[in-house]
Amino acid sequence: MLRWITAGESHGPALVAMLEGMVAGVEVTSSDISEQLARRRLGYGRGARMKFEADKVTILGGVRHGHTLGGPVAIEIGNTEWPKWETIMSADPVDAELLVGQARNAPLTRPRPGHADYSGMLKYGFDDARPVLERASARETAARVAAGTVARNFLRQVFGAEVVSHVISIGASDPYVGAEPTGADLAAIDASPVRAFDKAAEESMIAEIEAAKRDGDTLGGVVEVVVHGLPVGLGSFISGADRLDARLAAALMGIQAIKGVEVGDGFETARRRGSVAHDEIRPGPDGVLRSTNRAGGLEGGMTNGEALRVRAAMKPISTVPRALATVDMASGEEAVAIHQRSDVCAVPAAGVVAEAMVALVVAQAALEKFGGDSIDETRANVRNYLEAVAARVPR
Ligand SMILES: Cc1cc2nc3c(=O)[nH]c(=O)nc-3n(C[C@H](O)[C@H](O)[C@H](O)COP(=O)(O)O)c2cc1C
Ligand SMILES: C=C(O[C@@H]1CC(C(=O)O)=C[C@@H](OP(=O)(O)O)[C@H]1O)C(=O)O
Repeated sequence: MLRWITAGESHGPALVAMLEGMVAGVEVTSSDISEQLARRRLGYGRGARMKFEADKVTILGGVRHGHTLGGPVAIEIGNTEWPKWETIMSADPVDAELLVGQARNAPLTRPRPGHADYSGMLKYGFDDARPVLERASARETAARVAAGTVARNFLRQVFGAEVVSHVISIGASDPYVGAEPTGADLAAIDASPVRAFDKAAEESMIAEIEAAKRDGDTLGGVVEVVVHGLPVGLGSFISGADRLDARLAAALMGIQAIKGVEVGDGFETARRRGSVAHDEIRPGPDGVLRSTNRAGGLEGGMTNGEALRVRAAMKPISTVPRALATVDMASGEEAVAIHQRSDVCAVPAAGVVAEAMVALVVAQAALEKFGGDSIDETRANVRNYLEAVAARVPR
C-alpha cells in the first residue's frame, strides 16, 4: 500500500517526507520536486515569509539516477531560515542564558481563534503556543507537495494523466463558471497571480484580496482539482473505506484550514432533480458517451472514465492582522490574539497542496488495482485491464 508521512516543524532545520510503496522505475528528480515546491509558494496575498525563505530539496533515499528504486523515498526540504531559529528550535537542550532576550523565544500565550493554539496548548500540556503552532503550521504542506511530486509523475508516466488545480473563488469574489482546465492549461493558471483560469474571475479575486489587505483582514476561498486521463474503476463500492470519493475527501480535509470538500457538482447537485443531476449514458462512435460530468468522474466510489473533479473550501487565515479577541492563558485577562505577520490569503498555494493530496490518493488507488514492483509491470497490468474493459464496452 502506498503510504506517506511527514516530519518537521515550521521553523525547524528541515521538513522530511517519506513515501513508501512506490514501484521502481518512476522518473523523478530533485528539480521536479523543486518546481512543484516553487508553485506552492506562488500567489497574490502570501506573506513576507514566502519572499525570504527558500525550500532546499535533497532526495535522501529511494531514487537513483532519476528513477525510483522501489524502496521508501525520503525527501528533505531544508529551511534556509534555520540559522535564525537554531537556538530556539534546537532539538537538543540549550543553555538557558542563550535564550534570554531572544524575542522569538517569548512565550506565546494569546491563542489565535481558528488556529490550533488553544486546543493544542491544553491537549499537549504547554504554557506556550510555540510548540503547537510549529507543527500545526501549513509549512508542513511543502513536504506533502514533495511526496506528491512522485505520485503525480507516476500518474503521468502510467496513464498520461495530469493533475491540475485552479482557484474558483477567493472570499466573496464572483466564482469561476466554465469549462474545467486540462494539463495544457496549467502553465497559464500558474502564471495568474491567483491561479485563476479566467481573467474576469482573476480580477474579482484580486479586488477581494486588496480590500481585505486594506481592512487588516484575511480570506479563504475555493479550489478545484481536476485529473484527466484516469481509467474507469479506481476505488470501489465494496466498503466505505474503499470509496475513492471518501478517501479524496479525507485527504483534502487533512490540509490545514480546509473545511469543506465537494465531489463534482457537490452541494449544487443536492438542489437538483434527479433528471438533471446525473450524467446520462449514450452510445457513441467509440463506445459510450457522457455529455455532462456533474458527478466529477466518480460514481459508486469508483472513477467512471470521465475527468475527476473535486473542490476544497478553505477558511480564512486565522492570524488576522486586525487581531481577534482572546484570553491571555498566562493571566486569564482579555487580550488580542497573537499577530506578527501572516498570509492574507493562501488559497492559490492550497490548490497546489490539494493537487499533491489528490495525486497521492489516486496513485494509491491505482497501485492497489494494478500493483507491480516496477512501473513497466504496472503499465502491462493497466494495458491488460484496459483491453478487457474495451471488450466489454458496447460499440
Ligand atoms: C498554504 C497555507 C498557508 C497558510 N498560511 C497561514 C498563515 O500565514 N497564517 C495562519 O494563521 N494560518 C495559515 N494557514 C492556515 C493554518 O495552517 C490553519 O488555519 C490552522 O492549521 C488551523 O486550521 P484547522 O482548523 O483546519 O486545523 C495556512 C494554510 C495553508 C493551507
Ligand atoms: C511557511 C509557510 O507557511 C506558513 C504557514 C502558517 C500557518 O500558520 O499555517 C503561518 C505562516 O508562517 P509564520 O507564522 O511563521 O509567518 C506561513 O508563512 C509555508 O507555507 O511554507
